[in-house]
Amino acid sequence: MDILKSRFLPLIALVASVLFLYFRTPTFNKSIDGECSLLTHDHYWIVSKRVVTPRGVSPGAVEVKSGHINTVKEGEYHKLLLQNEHVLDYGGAVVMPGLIDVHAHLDEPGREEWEGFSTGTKAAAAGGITTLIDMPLNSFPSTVSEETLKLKLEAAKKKLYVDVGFWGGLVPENAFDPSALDKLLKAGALGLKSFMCPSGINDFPMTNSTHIKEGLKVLAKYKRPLLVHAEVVLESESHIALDSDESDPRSYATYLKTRPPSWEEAAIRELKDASEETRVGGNAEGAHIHIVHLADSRTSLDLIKASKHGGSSLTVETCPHYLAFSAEEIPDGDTRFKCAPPIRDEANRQSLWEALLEGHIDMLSSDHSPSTPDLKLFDEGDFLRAWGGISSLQFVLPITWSYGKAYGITFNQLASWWSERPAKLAGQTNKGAIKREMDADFVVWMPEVEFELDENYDIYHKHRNISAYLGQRISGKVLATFVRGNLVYSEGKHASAACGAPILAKQ
Ligand SMILES: NC(=O)N[C@H]1NC(=O)NC1=O
Ligand SMILES: [Zn+2]
Ligand SMILES: [Zn+2]
Repeated sequence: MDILKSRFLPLIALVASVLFLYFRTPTFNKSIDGECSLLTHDHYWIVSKRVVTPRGVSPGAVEVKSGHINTVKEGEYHKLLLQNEHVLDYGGAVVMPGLIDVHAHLDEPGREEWEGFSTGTKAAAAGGITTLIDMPLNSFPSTVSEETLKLKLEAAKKKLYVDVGFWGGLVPENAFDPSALDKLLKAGALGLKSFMCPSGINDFPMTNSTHIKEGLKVLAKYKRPLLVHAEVVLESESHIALDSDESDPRSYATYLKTRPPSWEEAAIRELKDASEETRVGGNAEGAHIHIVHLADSRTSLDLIKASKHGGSSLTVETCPHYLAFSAEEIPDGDTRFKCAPPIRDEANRQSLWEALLEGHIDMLSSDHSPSTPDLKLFDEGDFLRAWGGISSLQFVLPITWSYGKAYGITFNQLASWWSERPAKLAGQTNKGAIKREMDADFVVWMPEVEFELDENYDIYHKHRNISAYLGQRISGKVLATFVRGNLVYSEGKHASAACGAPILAKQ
């Protein structure tokens, strides 16, 4: 008997370990079905030693059922591994709410050669972004009416790898036409966006304070925000550099002088007044104003603080490129770094970080604004004539982390800047945090893993060579991205069907 036992012991051990492994191996390793998700089931657990919930970071297990978060357990997650359930064990990787990028230009329909729903959302998925909100300009036509929003929806069909919402445009043509704005908002635009200076796109003209106040009145009824590109052209200040002999267009300093911080200040002053006036004018609360891509961390920021303090409903975002780069280090002729407002000096960059850490800057966004490489004029390197826009969608998480580490940023801060507050701005109450009943939107990533962003890296944006981060060594590798329970990206692979949903505002 003993002999028998000892003979079969290895076999028994083998069967036992196969059974054990069967129940504990992450399912994505064995069942890829090639549809909306790299998983074949919609009820499973995600476990990790670092799950980021509104309560903090701890070992935990998140139960996903039919696209929602059913349970969040902190602590004893490993016990779940022994149960007969589908478990994805991510070990020490960080599980965070998926990023929500409230500012991206996907340029479709009309400028698919710049970007597109498919390439843009694939890049988003590979970067841990689970929702993005598309800007109303750079596509053609611009999204400024119910009809043009419908064109967007039509163009997006079957091309979304993550969920995508849409901002409508506030332009002079619709600003005095409340019924047109009503229709655009009723059709589902999550809010409106306007420019206080030329946008660089002919069919998206700038608005003045009068247009903005008209827009705010309509938006207040819907409780949806106005997003504003806050720069006002002050001719007297911008000519200085161009008239002088030192106006070498290949020098970044030349470009910088053409868009001084006073442009941002002037715009923010006007917005502060517009907010105060529209509050008094019958709408007790007034519409919310969101300032996009703040670059100036000095007087402009003081004005924002004063406006918030005075009771205005106001938020502000900045972008990773303003936190990562400084004017002093931008090489001559390297127009990948051209954007508006411009990247300012090193001291300004540091005080942007301080403002973010102190809560005066509310959130982050990519302002992914690519063009075809020819418009970047790489041969001439002319900063004054090149397209202004940074291409970076896929890298915003590792970039924020890589540059933020020196400032001691936490995973909860990342979740607040990139998920929780953007969800609130876009009115997405079911997104932005790992909490029971929320959408199962997650990014799983390894902050400690470093990688070279070189020509071998899988970049999914349409034009990889215009990315401002190429050539950098950065840390924070995205392992997996889940959108409403679908594993849409895992270790270099995307789900083969694009099952992201268009997000339309509810009445
Ligand atoms: N039209 C457009 O996307 N412009 C953007 N590019 C940029 O650098 N700032 C912007 O507002
Ligand atoms: Zn802008
Ligand atoms: Zn933009």
